[in-house]
Amino acid sequence: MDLSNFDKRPAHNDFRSDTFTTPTASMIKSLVISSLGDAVYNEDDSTNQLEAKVAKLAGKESGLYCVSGTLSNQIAVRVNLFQPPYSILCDYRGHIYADEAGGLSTLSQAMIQPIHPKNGKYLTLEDDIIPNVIPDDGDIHLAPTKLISLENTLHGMIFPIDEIEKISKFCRENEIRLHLDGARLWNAHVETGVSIEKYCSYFDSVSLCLSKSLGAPIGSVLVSDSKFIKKANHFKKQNGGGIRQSGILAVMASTAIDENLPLLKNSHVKAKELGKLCQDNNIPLLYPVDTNFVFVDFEKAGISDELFNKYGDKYNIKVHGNRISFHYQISDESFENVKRALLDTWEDAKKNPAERSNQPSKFYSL
Ligand SMILES: Cc1ncc(COP(=O)(O)O)c(C=O)c1O
Ligand SMILES: C[C@@H](O)[C@H](N)C(=O)O
Repeated sequence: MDLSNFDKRPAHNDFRSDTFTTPTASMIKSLVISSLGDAVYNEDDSTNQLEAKVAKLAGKESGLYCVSGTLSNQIAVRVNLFQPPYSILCDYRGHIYADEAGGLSTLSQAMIQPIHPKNGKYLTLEDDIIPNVIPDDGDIHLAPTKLISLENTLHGMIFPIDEIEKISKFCRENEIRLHLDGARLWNAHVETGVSIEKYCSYFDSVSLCLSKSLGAPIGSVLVSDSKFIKKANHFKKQNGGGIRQSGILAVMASTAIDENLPLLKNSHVKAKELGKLCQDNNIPLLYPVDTNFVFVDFEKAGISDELFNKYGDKYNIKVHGNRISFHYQISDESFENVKRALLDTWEDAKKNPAERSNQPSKFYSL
């Protein structure tokens, strides 16, 4: 059977997101060893093996395969919480708040405290959490903070582990649960050398995406203790997330972990090189380039989405908004083209700056 189609890399020029990575020929070949049990009955060996593999990597008792990071985040939040009224404290840019369609209010019936970190990069205990946490002191006007959710990486930025440690200690001392949206924790791990297990040790629950930088076609694994995962599976089923023969997806995800984790570093090297090019040409950036994302400050640069898209078309690359995403399937040719597109955009914007918009650049649209 000719599988060369699966190595054509349709995402070779796609800088919109690392979610555009496509399955490789070896992932497709892995299908032949997939089990075909009904995972709702917990009878699919390949799914169980993936869940155990990721749980082991995370140093947690159990894992739960979910069809998306959104589902794994939302059911994790719900399982961490018990009796409303309660609040969830998170970064205002956090995916669970900004990009999961209000699920925190519907599934978890929670008040949200979307915090703007004072340092502009990540939440700190002293500056952002202690001043904003709502105490559970019996005041019937309040919805006490019962969950803090962090994201690592967030917009490609690595959350410093010493700060995670402080926040985790505070949470444990104040009966507040701690969740990590670890959609790109793999990227933080590859960049810092800190193990997935060490990162996860500070959290009650962690959602690990397989479909972003790692390149699996579908899915995430939620990890925690066994009692938590048992309840999470209940909420997964309640929300239509029960999957039948998920083994075919699980084997591809397992192959992605084995084959692609070592490739993440190269996407960081490219992203950092583009970040350096921006600095050398005075193109303003919104955030430091720690891993695989370059966020250009379109507002300060006078760049419009339309202008960048125009040069993206000229150089045959796919871009959207001010986030330039790198992943292991980006080709060297496309890397050269994104540099040309950004430099041409910048030269154009300097001559004809876009009118200031009060709308932040959206780095995706459906
Ligand atoms: C940080 C982060 N968390 C969670 C998700 C949700 O993952 P999914 O798109 O699979 O629902 C995404 C986006 O894909 C993300 O970027
Ligand atoms: C847009 C968002 O949902 C997706 N996680 C991304 O980073 O591309």
